[in-house]
Amino acid sequence: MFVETYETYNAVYDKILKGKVVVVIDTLRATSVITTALVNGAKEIIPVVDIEDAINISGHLERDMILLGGERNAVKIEGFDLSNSPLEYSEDVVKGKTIIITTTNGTRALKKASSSDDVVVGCLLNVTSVADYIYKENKDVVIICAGTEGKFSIDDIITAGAILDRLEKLSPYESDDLSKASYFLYKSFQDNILNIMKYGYHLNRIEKLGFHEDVEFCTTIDKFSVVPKYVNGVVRLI
Ligand SMILES: O=C(O)[C@H](CS(=O)(=O)O)OP(=O)(O)O
Ligand SMILES: [Mg+2]
Repeated sequence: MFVETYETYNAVYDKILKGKVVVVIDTLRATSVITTALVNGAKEIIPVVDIEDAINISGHLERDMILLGGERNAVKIEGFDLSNSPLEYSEDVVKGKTIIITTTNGTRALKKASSSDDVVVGCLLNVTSVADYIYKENKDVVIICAGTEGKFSIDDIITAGAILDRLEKLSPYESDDLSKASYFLYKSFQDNILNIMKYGYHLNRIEKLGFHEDVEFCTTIDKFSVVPKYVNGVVRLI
């Protein structure tokens, strides 16, 4: 098994992904939102890149059965039902609903991954379940970090390292340098990952906007034991 990690989706192209397990990570906050919504009973999540696409898709579905979610500049989009805060995606809100979501980084990373037929959603909330899934699939792995505004983001790399820490306990694997760097960064801070994450641009941005509770939630390790899988443009639990 060989693991490659990409700091953003920009350097990823289709040929890299063919036949691999692809893990898309956007810890702050899109993949944490998607995972939480599905745990809380959402029927499915449709990630889209553009606001217009989200509105168009919603027009083809029964309005009562859908929610529009996401952000631009980290805040709720005008006319949408939900922002990009996982805390809004509670059971009473999302149960049985199809959620169409568009975010700045995470939904773009998912779209980029879609040339693989084996794409799962990772975040700190489900690192052990994702590692178990990778182990069982027993294929080469590509980890795509969403990054923030096209650049490396510590929150995503720490999550990649946490997944690789669990994977190492299940199976030997080879890896590229960014996978190794993410692993060692995670190992150095595993007792308190916020000791490194607090230096991250994106975490500080979210904190300054008043989303401290989101940060606390999204940095909880293994809160959930689920693997959301992205198939034919839709994310559901497996
Ligand atoms: O809301 C977020 O956490 C970010 C938005 S931004 O990069 O801070 O503008 O979106 P995401 O796609 O979840 O990284
Ligand atoms: Mg992000």
